Amino acid sequence: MSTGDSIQETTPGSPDLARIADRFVEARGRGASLPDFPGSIPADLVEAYRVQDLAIARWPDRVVGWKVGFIAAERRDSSGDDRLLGPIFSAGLLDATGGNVAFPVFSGGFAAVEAEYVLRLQADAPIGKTDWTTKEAAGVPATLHIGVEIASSPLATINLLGPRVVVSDFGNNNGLILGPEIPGWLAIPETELTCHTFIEERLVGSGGATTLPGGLRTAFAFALSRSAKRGRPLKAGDLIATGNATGIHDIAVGQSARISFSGFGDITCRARAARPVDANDAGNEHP
Ligand SMILES: C=C/C=C(\O)C(=O)O
Repeated sequence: MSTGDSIQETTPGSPDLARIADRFVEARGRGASLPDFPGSIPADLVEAYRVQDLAIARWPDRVVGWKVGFIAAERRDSSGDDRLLGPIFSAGLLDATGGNVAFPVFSGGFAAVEAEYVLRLQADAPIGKTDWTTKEAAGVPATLHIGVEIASSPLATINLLGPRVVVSDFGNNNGLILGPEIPGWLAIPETELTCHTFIEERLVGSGGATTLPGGLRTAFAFALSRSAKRGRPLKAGDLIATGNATGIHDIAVGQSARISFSGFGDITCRARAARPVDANDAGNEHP
């Protein structure tokens, strides 16, 4: 396995980008793993988002939201982005109601759960506005929910290889488990939004909304800005998973997780192996 530093990079406009998208989509469609990054790693995040856009166009489902992930300072490129986006598809949106939700992860690939605070837009973002401050984002009407990101990719080394690779494969996302709304969230200080993650009932991480650098609204501002710059302005109903609030917690097929949001409920879930997607069925991946 090569590392991100030693892999040859693509030149802008390289036809390799379409091939990378094809290989990830094909592996995801089979519920299979990939031994290596399928090609040369995109030269920057702009190219990586091109791969992601090509893959979204090939995937037989519609986008219902976006995961936001954090990019460590030493891994940023000339874009200066401190976060990244990955699509959440309709069939990957699972309802936490009833508990013990079975969620799909790629056996032999990467699999983790992340505690998430999830915004649901109540209005379209204005067309043409591509730069958002945290304060401006706070003015976009949205409800807040508890949730769990299913972080999974056919490529086991995705996070080690870095953000250009993460962006190339749907942001290392394979769905979102959506829990209940946090009523009146605008009046709740972010310091009071805390949570704990347990795998097999062992505590693996604690944190909350303030674990996210700049808090929930800074993650929201990034999602608004980057989506608009990509020509995908956010719309009413879109879900934004704002980023891991307790860490990125590896999980294996068959293991259970419980994410406890202090005062707002628990989400319990269990990892299962991803199954092949039926391209004729828009709902494709079913729990
Ligand atoms: C590379 C993925 C990172 C996240 O999912 C995160 O920071 O929440």
